[in-house]
Amino acid sequence: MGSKIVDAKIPVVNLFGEALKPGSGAWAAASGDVRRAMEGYGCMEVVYDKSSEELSSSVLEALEELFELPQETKMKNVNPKPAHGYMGRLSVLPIHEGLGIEYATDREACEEFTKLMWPEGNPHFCEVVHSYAVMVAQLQKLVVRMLLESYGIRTDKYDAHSDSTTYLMRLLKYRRSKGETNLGFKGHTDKSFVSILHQNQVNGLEVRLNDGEWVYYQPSSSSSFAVIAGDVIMAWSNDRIKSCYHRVMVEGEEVRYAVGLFSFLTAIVEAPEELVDEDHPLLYKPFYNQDLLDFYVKNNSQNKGDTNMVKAYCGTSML
Ligand SMILES: O=C(O)CCC(=O)C(=O)O
Ligand SMILES: [Fe+2]
Repeated sequence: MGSKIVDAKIPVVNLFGEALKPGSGAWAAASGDVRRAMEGYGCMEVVYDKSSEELSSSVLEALEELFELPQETKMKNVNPKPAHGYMGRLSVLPIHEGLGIEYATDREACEEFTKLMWPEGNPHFCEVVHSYAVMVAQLQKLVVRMLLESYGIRTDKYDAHSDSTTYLMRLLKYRRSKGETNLGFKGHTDKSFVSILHQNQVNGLEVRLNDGEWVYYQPSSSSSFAVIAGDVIMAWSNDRIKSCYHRVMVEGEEVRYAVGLFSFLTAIVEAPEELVDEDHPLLYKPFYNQDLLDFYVKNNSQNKGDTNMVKAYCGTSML
């Protein structure tokens, strides 16, 4: 099986078969691959369990149905948190449209969202988005567990981490007409712990590597997911993993659909003691993920990503 660094430079990690069995050699090897990819690139392509393929394509079909709804209906998706509710073709993001389901791994949250969009009901949509959120949340937990193990962090910390994780699902569409800008989403880092993206056949996601070079994300299969480090994992890992600066550029006129699952932490975020020592002094004061979002809204709402918000918010050099 093994994992490889493709020409495109974003590492590909295979997480299926033996690699999913804790304690196996394949699991230990995959854990090392996950850590190396996240430390070296801040992102990776994961080819996840093949059984996810059908669900991953059903969710993209469900998106098509959702975006066909009238704009007045989509605008009912209101959430005061930044980029959590409907965003429709804003002047700063003219080809982008997005909706959000906060706490999407809870069935009730998906039911509420579905009812808002289809008061007459749409059980198929609800089932597909909820099952997709649960599946990708499992992938997120797997990645975190592998990272903890690879860092030699006490395994009892995994449950606490997992219990304090919440998920925001964002349903995204990029529709570009001839002559329109090809900038789908300007460069930014996510304010999440990690974000996991899945898309249709239209590429567009680009990530900036540590050396400043932009690399195009080209998923190698329909069960591929882009795993992106957010600002919160950067602080939590005491800078071992840097948040991934990324953007979306859409070249043609074919519609791009993507779905993102963003994880956030409710417990206080602080580097585990295993990641702090003389060579790695503590770089961030403990903070709450929600307070980072509030700080970001107050300080940078129109200029997402141009400064490193987490360093500005709680970097220890600010003490
Ligand atoms: O459309 C994508 O693939 C990425 C979108 C994104 O970066 C975001 O919503 O934060
Ligand atoms: Fe993003």
